[in-house]
Amino acid sequence: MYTYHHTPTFQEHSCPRSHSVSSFNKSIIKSELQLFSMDKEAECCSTHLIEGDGTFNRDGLDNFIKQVKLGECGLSYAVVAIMGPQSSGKSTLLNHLFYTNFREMDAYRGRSQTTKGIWIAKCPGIEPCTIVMDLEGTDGRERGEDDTAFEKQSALFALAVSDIVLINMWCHDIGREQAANKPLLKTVFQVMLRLFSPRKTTLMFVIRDKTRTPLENLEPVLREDIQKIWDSVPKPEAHKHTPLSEFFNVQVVALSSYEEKEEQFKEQVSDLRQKFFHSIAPGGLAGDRRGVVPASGFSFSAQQIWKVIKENKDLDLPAHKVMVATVRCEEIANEKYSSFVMNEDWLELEEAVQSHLVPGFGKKLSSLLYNCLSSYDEEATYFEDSVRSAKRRQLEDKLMQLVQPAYQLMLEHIRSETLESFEKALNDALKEGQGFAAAARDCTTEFMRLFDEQCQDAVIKQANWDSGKVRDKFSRDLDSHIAEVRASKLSELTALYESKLKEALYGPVEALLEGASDDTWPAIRKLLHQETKKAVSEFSSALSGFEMDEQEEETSISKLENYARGIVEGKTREEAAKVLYRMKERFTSIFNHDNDSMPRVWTGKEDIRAITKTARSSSLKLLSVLAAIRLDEEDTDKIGDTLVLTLVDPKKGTSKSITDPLASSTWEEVPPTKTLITPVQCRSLWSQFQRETEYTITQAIASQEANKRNNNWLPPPWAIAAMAILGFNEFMTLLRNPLWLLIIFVSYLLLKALWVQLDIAGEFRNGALPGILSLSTKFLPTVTNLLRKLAEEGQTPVNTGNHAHLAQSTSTASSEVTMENEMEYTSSSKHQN
Ligand SMILES: Nc1nc2c(ncn2[C@@H]2O[C@H](COP(=O)(O)OP(=O)(O)OP(=O)(O)O)[C@@H](O)[C@H]2O)c(=O)[nH]1
Repeated sequence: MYTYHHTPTFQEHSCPRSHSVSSFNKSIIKSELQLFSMDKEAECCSTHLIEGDGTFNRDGLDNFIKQVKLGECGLSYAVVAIMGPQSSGKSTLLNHLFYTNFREMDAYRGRSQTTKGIWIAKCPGIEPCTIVMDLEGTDGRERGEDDTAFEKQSALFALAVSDIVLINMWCHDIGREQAANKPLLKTVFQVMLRLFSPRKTTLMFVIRDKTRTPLENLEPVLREDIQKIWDSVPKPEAHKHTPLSEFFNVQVVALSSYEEKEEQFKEQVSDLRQKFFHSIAPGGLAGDRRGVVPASGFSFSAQQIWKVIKENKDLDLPAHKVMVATVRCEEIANEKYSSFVMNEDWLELEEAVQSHLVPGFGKKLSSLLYNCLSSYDEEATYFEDSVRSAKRRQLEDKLMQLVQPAYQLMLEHIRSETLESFEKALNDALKEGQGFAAAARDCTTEFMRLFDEQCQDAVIKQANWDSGKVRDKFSRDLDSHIAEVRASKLSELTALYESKLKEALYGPVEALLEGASDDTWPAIRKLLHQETKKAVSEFSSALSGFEMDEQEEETSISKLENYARGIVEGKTREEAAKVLYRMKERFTSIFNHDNDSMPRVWTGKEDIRAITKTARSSSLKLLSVLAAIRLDEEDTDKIGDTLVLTLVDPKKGTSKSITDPLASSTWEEVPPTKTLITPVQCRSLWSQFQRETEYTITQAIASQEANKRNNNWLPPPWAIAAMAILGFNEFMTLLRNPLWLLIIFVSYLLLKALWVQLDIAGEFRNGALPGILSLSTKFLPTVTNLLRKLAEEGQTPVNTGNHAHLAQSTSTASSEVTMENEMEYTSSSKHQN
């Protein structure tokens, strides 16, 4: 005997009064009690599923499912419903059979409706989880005779949702024409036909208040009644001849009256309870399980079924099942997706991969995805295969879309980091002196392997993504980096040898061209050949590390050779551009220096004509050397001869040929590419050269003549001889009278002093007239000044009256001044020259 109490709430019924059980069933009940005590009190509470006005209590059902943990049952659950006339003891039966707490009518208050709508409760202690629904009684006075709409709707609902339907009926109604349950059965059969491909439901007829007539005798009568009703139900064409057994598994049990034979009633109920254990096992009471929706979809399924029923539409159970599966799988998938999105491990991984390469990325993410998908599989396992798989694929797709950017980022990190390491490794290998090609090859192999390894590490098992494109890009990156480094190293190398060549050629070529002679071009050729050979040999050995093909190597070498030629050509062009300057320079240098490179002084003995000729010839040689590039042995021409014949010895030239060889823009045997100065240009340059050097020659001639004049101040010898003969007597007179000699000497001194003071020679330098005019103005002051000085000298106390001494000192001063002035004059005349 056990008792449990529950305070009734708005939507809950209190447990029935204490139940007493016979010793017969004590042991069974005891063991059940142990199980039952494990269940929470709440599980005994019944919940109003559908209210009397047809409102579906969705929240109530969801709470109920949560409380009894129905969602976790998968397919392991059974639903039992009871139908029957009002106040036929349905709730009493359920409460005794399943230990539920449906509200029963109080026998002392009279027969009135207690159950409105549909109630639901869990049957404690029964495995698997069994849910029972108590339906509003049929044929009730409360709804009126004609209001059978709810009756039909609830019957259809019970048939669609339940595995087992108990039909409660009075024993005395069996075989009676006006039995209370007949309209009910009719309704059941009618609505059953409205279910497309219905599941086979177990219809258990519970005969109440059984009489002494044994069940064996009652059952055939009942089955006959049922058959009759089935036959009388109008059926669609497809089910015209379908037997009742196709839709229903009919079972019949009879119970004693609860009111009159309570003990027996309880014993029988206890026996009946055993049938509900393991009801879903093969051969169990539940029978056909095709239409069962997984427990997690029960709430939604029940709501939808009720909605369809209320809208008075036919119920297509298979389609409904698919629909429930679709909705539920979608819900589960969304839930799993959301929880993956919020998963901390995933968020951490996603954040980390934004900035750097994450080791073990593939493994971590694969495991997170695996967990997410397996938890979906676990929850959705009982739903339609096709729907479940489709939704799984969708979930997978969504997850892949979510994680793909992270994967791509990961590949990008792998690519960029490996590329960076590759660049460093290649650089190090080259620094260590490894040959370029070998270093590039080794590094490529090594880093491609590393890249593959890291890509493998990032692989997401569920994704099956191909990293081929990134690999190709990586490979292209390596190639382009190698090509870049190779080009830069080659150009460095080329630049090195080019600069070496430039250094070796530039200055020497300039020097050779400056000293233009017949040997200039052979010497330049020799120099070019030697230096190029040396550079090419060094360059070739440096190129060996690049493992170039023959053609490429030849091209590089010939480029270097051409560069060398280019330097020489460039330098020659440079010199050719300033040939006039160089010619003048050379002319001036030769003209103004003697063979010992000493500056020439134009004394008058020099042969200016010959010197001019030599200097011009030499300048012309410069012109002929710079007129064309002659870098090849076969470059022979007659430019030199032509120029000499035409410009220096025009008589010889014109006597041989009538046409002017310089009246052309090309040289004979010289291609235009090698021509630097055309014949016409040579002529014009020569003319200009002559014009511009003419002044130097004129200056030299003038200087020579001036020198000559300076050296010829003595009168001619005949005049000296004439003077000696004619002046012999006067000379002798002077010798005989010393006074005259003194007077002459003093006069000479005075005149000399005047000459110096007046700077007569200087005054006449600018011409005779200006000289006379200047002297006439300066003469008197100078004489006065001279006399004043003499007077001052005469007045000095020491030498007063000593004329001899005055004369002597005047003479000395005068001679000093004279000497100074002479020196000044000499230097100024030299300067003028
Ligand atoms: N004669 C008889 N009366 C019973 C039996 N079982 C219960 N009753 C009585 O029938 C009355 C109605 O019982 P309920 O269990 O409330 O019946 P119900 O079918 O659930 O009633 P509604 O929910 O209103 O349709 C109560 O007074 C019970 O005591 C039985 O086996 N035989």
